[in-house]
Amino acid sequence: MKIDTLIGEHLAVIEQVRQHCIPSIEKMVSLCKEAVLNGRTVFFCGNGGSAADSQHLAAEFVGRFVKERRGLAAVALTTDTSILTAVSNDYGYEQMFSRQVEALVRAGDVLIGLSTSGNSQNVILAIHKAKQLGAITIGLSGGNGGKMVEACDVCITVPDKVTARIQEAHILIGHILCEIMDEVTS
Ligand SMILES: O=C(CO)[C@@H](O)[C@H](O)[C@H](O)[C@H](O)COP(=O)(O)O
Ligand SMILES: [Zn+2]
Repeated sequence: MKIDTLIGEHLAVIEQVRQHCIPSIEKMVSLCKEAVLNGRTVFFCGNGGSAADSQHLAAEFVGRFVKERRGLAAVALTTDTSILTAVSNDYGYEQMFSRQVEALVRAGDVLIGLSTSGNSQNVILAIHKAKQLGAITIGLSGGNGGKMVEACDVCITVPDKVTARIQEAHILIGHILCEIMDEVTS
């Protein structure tokens, strides 16, 4: 039955993450940990479902995940429709995140870009701009990682081709990050 097949595909992708992605997840966690303990901010961006994931994860930093702890500085660059429409309208859709990075990101901050293809140009330009400004750049991607592999300091590539399955793995990885951030900041 289709439902059983889809659950099986999900589990297979998560097993691939377990086998291949733990070292890069560890790097992401330790970079975020260091940045947050130094009073820096973690920024998130992505399109579609990855925009939703960006907001979801930023909310868990600022609010809480499981434990009671102080609020952690995080911003999703996907939420302000005035900025998003003005920048897209005046400069082009591809600049919608990089312009916000230019305005808000400082050296030592972290930018986490989420893209299942690893190739969304607005995310790639944001990563380039963040790097130029001295921020740490982390990619959550899929497939072969796309352009994110070259662009990011750390790229966590979920080795699958199906967007939905990759997104499901991304939110698991994001929750792992939140759970460990709970430990270090409580
Ligand atoms: O959520 C989904 C599919 O599950 C879609 O909204 C998906 O995020 C969009 O098609 C995105 O534009 C895909 O972009 P990306 O992951 O390749 O960067
Ligand atoms: Zn989706």
